[in-house]
Amino acid sequence: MSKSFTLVVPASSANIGPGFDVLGIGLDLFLTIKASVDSQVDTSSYDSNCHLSYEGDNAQNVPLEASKNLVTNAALYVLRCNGMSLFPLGTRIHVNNPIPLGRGLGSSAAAIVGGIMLANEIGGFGFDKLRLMDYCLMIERHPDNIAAAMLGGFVGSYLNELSEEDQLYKSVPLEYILPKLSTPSDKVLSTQPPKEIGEYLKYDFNPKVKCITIIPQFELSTEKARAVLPESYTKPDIIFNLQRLAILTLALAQDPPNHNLIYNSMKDKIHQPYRASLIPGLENVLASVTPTSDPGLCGICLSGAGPTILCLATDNYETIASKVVSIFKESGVECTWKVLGLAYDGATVEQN
Ligand SMILES: Nc1ncnc2c1ncn2[C@@H]1O[C@H](COP(=O)(O)OP(=O)(O)O)[C@@H](O)[C@H]1O
Ligand SMILES: N[C@@H](CCOP(=O)(O)O)C(=O)O
Repeated sequence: MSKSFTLVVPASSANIGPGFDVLGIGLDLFLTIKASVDSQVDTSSYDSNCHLSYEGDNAQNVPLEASKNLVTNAALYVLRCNGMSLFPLGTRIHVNNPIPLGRGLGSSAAAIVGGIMLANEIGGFGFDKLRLMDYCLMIERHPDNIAAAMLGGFVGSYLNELSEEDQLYKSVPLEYILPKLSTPSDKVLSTQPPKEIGEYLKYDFNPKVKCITIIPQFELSTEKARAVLPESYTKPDIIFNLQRLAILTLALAQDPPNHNLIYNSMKDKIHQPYRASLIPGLENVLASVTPTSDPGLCGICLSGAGPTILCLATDNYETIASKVVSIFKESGVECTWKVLGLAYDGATVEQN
């Protein structure tokens, strides 16, 4: 038996200012996974029967053992939930990843979505994208960039209130979801994830608005950037974000775009102020780049958990990016930048 296919999964920018853990945009920068299974090829000497290779960002530090790599480990989780403890003999996987790791551009979401889809194809399970989202959300437990990577475009999400029994499975620690091979198999592994963990809706997005991503040359793990957030918020701060969120989702679809409206509705009091302590220059960047000082700018925010800055703009991309780069430089932070459009289709699979 032999088959081969290619998965393509977009990067993403989550939050978009006030939509913490809610909004995400799929970006046209793609993780590609080429997979083949050929039972004539002996891969039994490789971890979990899987010959894994990787090219792209941070290649020297990405593990090539299938049970330690995020893409293949996510795939193993789905295989194990569905009665396959390892990859089939003859599995070869090549990952090409231009999405910078740990920068707030959804590299982990793309890796998880890619891994979950990889298992769906290898196992021939036939799960649709909505069911695959349940598997993804057992691993990365905020839906914003998982939804953008899987579904594409500009997406809003919420998590359903689960039944008490399902809540138990949803709160299983990640080490049981993604176990090392040596971990004895556990009841959880033979248990499917709860159904319909979240709901997702794609919004219109004016294609004249482009995404300038200014990417600092240091990594900030999402885990660390979540750890600085408070457990509770004041009523005025919550209302501040909710009011802007309601306007922003429609403002980004309007034609012509209203730059000032988008700019003001992309302000946030829930995550950015707390993360400034981890990102030198962030406060200055957010305060200094406006539609008045920088014509063409529609809005500016932290991309995901940072440190990347997302500027939405209709014009003057290079001028805007250069200004952000130079403000970061004053704080000793070097950056690169890219102008990206939306990835409307989300994750795709093509049989070769
Ligand atoms: N293609 C990939 N292959 C293996 N591991 C990956 C891949 N993409 C992301 N990761 C893992 O996810 C981590 C980054 O996740 P995270 O801290 O959530 O940042 P972000 O998702 O914003 O890039 C990386 O350090 C790496 O461990
Ligand atoms: N809502 C999350 C989004 C994290 O995105 P990432 O691209 O940084 O992984 C958060 O802000 O923590």
